[in-house]
Amino acid sequence: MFILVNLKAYPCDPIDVATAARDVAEASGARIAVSPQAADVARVADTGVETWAQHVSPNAHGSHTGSTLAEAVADNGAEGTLINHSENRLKLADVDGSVRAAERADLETIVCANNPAQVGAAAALGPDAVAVEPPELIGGDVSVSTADPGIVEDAVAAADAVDPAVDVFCGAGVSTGEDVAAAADLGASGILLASGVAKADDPRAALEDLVSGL
Ligand SMILES: O=C(CO)COP(=O)(O)O
Repeated sequence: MFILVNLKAYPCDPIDVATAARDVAEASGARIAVSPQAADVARVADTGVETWAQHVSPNAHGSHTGSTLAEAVADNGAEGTLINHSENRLKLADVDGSVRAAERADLETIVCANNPAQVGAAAALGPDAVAVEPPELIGGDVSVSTADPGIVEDAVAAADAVDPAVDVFCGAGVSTGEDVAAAADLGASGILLASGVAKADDPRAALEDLVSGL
């Protein structure tokens, strides 16, 4: 199971979380990555933790003020990028363009989706993985793997029907090792989570609990 911690725009210390994630990954052997604000990619990557961008724009180099260039985040240490999110909704053509931009920059890709139908559409674009995150459960206390296990199973089936090479992650409300284990049992290859770590009083303890389910 791959555990990707999306820091969103939460007011946590990205270096504190990155250092804890690096240490817990090393101690446990689990794959853990941190996805900070674009401005923090370089200093988070400097900690040695696997670092992902939260978004890359579809465009290449050129006259594109305000864009987040895939090549720029890669040059600053990102190994992958999220694309699309319930909180940053893109048009399908832009999701496609961002996946292509990430490929050009050798970034791994996870496209987020709200439901299994969107998972199927996203899988058709050929990312490395898709993640199903029901919007109503994001930021809540109940894990998607407990509150709506069927949506995870349906997402796995939807991606498999389109392209079996595309991994399926799930997220929303995940905060414990039990949640991670339940997601694995439903067929997920990884977890996306945010508040369970970024808003925790002790992010290191939260990460240690998450990997205890592996
Ligand atoms: O949106 C998410 C990750 O991208 C999930 O957020 P929470 O873990 O806070 O529910």
